[in-house]
Amino acid sequence: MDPSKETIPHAKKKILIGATGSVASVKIPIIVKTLVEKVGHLVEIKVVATTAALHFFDPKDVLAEVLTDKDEWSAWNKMSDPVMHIDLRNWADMFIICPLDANTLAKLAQGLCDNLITCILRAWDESRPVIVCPAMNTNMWNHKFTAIHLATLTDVLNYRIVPPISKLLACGDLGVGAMAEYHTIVEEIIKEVGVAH
Ligand SMILES: CC(C)(CO)[C@@H](O)C(=O)NCCC(=O)N/C=C\S
Repeated sequence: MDPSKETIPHAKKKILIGATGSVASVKIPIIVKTLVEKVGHLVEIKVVATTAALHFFDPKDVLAEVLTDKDEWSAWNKMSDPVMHIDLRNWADMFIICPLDANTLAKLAQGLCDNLITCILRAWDESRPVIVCPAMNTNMWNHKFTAIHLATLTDVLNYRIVPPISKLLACGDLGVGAMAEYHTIVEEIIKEVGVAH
């Protein structure tokens, strides 16, 4: 067999999906399900959720491992134990936070790291892509800090933003703040990891 003709299987792309405390986290199960359906054979997926995000979906409904702040603390008890946020930072080829709530946006813009998601990003390898999908009430979206914090994420940290859309929001308001549609998010992930589907 001519060695140059051997098709060495590409290593699976490792996708980390972050969920934070916006009601848009209800979309996590469908985002993962759609991703698995489209490119499941080409990727590995892990979900990291803040405690607040778990208010909006049940990890049992997600077709991937879901890691929480509780998991980080229970994984470390003595010096030789793994440090989950560092292991995940080393594992992932890309990180998408969908939804990015206003609280986590502010933390990331200021370098705060008080949970699994913010610690992963505080230790992140800048050569690997980060995409954020903000989702919040329109009044929060229009608050002066939102633009300032987003500018920090793009200009300083080189994150990519998938902007929110105008839709009926969880509180009955109609306006900008709804997370981008789940199929848009899935296509952004597939484009980023460069897997054909
Ligand atoms: C929840 C979902 C995905 C339903 O289509 C959509 O409304 C959305 O992304 N909302 C996020 C913003 C929001 O609602 N905030 C909470 C109080 S207004």
